[in-house]
Amino acid sequence: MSGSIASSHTLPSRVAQFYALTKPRVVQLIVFCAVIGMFLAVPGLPDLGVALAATAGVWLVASAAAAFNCLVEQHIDAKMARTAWRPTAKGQLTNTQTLVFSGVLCGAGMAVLYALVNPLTMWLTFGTFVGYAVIYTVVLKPLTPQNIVIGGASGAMPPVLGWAAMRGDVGPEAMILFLIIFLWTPPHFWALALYRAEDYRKSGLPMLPVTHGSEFTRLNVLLYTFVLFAATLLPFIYGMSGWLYLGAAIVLGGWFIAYGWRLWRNYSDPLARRTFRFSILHLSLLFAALLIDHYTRPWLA
Ligand code: HEM
Ligand SMILES: CC(C)=CCC/C(C)=C/CC/C(C)=C/COP(=O)(O)OP(=O)(O)O
Repeated sequence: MSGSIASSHTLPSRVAQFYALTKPRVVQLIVFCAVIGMFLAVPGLPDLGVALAATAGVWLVASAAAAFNCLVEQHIDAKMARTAWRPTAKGQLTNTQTLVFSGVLCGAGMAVLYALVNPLTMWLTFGTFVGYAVIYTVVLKPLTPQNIVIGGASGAMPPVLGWAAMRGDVGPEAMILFLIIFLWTPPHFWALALYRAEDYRKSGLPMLPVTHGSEFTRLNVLLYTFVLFAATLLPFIYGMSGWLYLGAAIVLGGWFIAYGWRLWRNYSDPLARRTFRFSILHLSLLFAALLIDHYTRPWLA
């Protein structure tokens, strides 16, 4: 008995290992974007009970998808410095444990969405799970350097899920938010892949900096920051957001383009790391601006 207490498998460390599989920080931003989708879907405050259930449901299923990804990629993760610490890569959790954990989270999330939100949201969320855990992780990632562009479609779904939770449909406003995250994903990921290129070379995955080199990847990052800039103007052009949002989108978009430009002209690993970190700030602030604009617009109009 004392042996098991002294071992690394005590309860808190086990809980920490399972928690790590859910990629908590990525999933937090995913859930944040879903919540913004919920608030934007209705004029006043959304039904808080339904919003809470939808948040929990999306959180559970997204965490399940992340854990499933760790299960499938354990051997690849073990080869990369960034991911070698993961409990699945280190063999601290068995395949069965990880599969059951992912299955329970996914099942619980789907049940919450079905019972307390609506079947459409449940099916869209399940489709997103399959999109990331199977289509992106198993099929696309080892297949093509466009893996993260196509796979980005599942990462872009959260505002659509939030919208569907409140309205029971998928409106054009939700599709605009989808487009923004979809176009944000390539500069987000390729900035990281540039300074982690050695990791990806070792992993054998066909990521763009490995297959097409640094310069081509940097040009793509820059081009995507331009297209993303244009897409972030759509909420204003379509009339779903006002001047406050427009100001934030121009500042944040211009800032991202400036990072893309410097990265292209004057590459360094620390700059790529800063660009990656900025991508997260960019999306967080842009979605925060959508929310603030939504509630302050009646006063500012
Ligand atoms: C297919 C799409 C995506 C790919 C390939 C991707 C890839 C990555 C990778 C490789 C990391 C590094 C994690 C680490 O530091 O170990 C990361 C971090 C992160 N990603 Fe993404 N990402 C995608 C979509 C998203 C989406 C949709 C969001 C949020 C809406 C997001 C939010 C984040 C955040 C917040 C982090 C920082 C995590 C941390 O600081 O630990 N990502 N992403
Ligand atoms: C139901 C729902 C909303 C699901 C969301 C799906 C999801 C968790 C998307 C996030 C994307 C993500 C974690 C990418 C990491 O890339 P990677 O897996 O290539 O990174 P890695 O090298 O760190 O494993």
